[in-house]
Amino acid sequence: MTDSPPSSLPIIDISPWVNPSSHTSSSRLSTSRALDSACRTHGFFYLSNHGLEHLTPKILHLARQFLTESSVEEKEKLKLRSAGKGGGDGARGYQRIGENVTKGKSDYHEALDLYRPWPEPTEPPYEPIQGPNQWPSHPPGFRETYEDYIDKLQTLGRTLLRAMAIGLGEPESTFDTAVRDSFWVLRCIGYPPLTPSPSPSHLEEGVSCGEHTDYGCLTLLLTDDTRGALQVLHAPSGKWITADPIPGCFVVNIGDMFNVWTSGLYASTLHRVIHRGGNYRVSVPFFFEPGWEARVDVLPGCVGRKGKEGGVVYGEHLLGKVLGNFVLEDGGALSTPLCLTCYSPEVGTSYGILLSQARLNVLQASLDSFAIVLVVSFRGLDGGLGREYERENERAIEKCYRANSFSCINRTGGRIAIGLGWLTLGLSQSGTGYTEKAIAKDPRIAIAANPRNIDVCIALPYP
Ligand SMILES: O=C(O)CCC(=O)C(=O)O
Ligand SMILES: [Fe+2]
Repeated sequence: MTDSPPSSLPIIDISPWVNPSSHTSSSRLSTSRALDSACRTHGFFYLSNHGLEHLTPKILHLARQFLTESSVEEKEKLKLRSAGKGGGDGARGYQRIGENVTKGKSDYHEALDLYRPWPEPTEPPYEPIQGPNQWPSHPPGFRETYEDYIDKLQTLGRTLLRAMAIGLGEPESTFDTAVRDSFWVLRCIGYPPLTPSPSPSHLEEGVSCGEHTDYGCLTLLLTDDTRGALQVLHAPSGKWITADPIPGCFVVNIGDMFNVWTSGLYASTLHRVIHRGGNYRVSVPFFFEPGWEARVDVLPGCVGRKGKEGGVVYGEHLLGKVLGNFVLEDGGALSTPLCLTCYSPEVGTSYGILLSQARLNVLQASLDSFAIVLVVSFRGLDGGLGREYERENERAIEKCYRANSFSCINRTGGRIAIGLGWLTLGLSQSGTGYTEKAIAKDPRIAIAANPRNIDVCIALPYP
């Protein structure tokens, strides 16, 4: 294999799988092999002849109409709000430019996020992600057209996964159960050009969408014809490849769940958007994901590989990611759902911890792929004691940050435990054992658990 980046990503014709009756089984096998090769080397490919070409121009047009023709008031009615606040669920709805955050930095785009409807009826105040979708009333027909498109995308996603299962040497139905009730996400994204205003440094520093991997299974990305915006990292050379749109094709990439299924054989690839052109770019990614309750574990054929991912329950994985995605005017999706109560053996009492958003940004910016959310309120405490801890933590983190003494003692995917010198701070999904390992390493750690199945531990500095 060469280390120089390819000039473009492979184009894969999926028609043998979409229309099996007019193709041979050997053409289906070649498609599966091409998918396998693309997923091993790039994690990205173009998908052609998928059968939805007649719908995509309308989908893009409606997204553009919503984003560019709706008044500020109309968009505000659909606003994404923190879970538990004003009918919000911390995930669904419209986000203004800058409210979406990747690794602690604001993205220069606006978006409307839709999710699979929550399977049971829910009432406000909503748990995270469990509220209703915020469908726009303008343009007319938006909802019906999108619902039909989403249905068809799910069928295509299932077909593509069957083809990929064969490429992996697994039975065709391998992924069927995991995605039967796919907890899909669809975003309508609008990217104004990155321009030198409002601050002169923006041209150098701004990103339309910061580098990230996608969380789930498969992303089927539809974009307008803007070129030079979407970039995909070619890991061996460290160079970014531009993934320009090809008419009639989806850009497809694999998400983090494939890291788990294949134990790292199919790695989700970093990508980003930097749109410096003069136009307003529109994209509509569809994230075809496992079901909320689906357990994702390494496939039989990949057991024994030296991958680093343990199994996950998809809904928990998603929750951990989504809650860190927004900085909202109302206090942020960060603060409300993860209302942690921590316990300190030294103090012998429960206390809450608050890190300011600014401090989180510092933390996040200093650790690549720090998919974190730690944070919180002073539950059950009057301002006095709570504020004392807040100050204590801020001082501790500031000190560690200045001393540049972050050192990971354990990290995988979005789970992390970090040694900060004399302050130790960890976040992990419970049941993974990372917290326990962190504790074994540092007996000063106090453990906290919260109802969202995420635990956080913070060690107070010795007096
Ligand atoms: O707009 C694009 O081209 C890509 C957006 C993206 O990567 C995402 O929303 O995950
Ligand atoms: Fe993405």
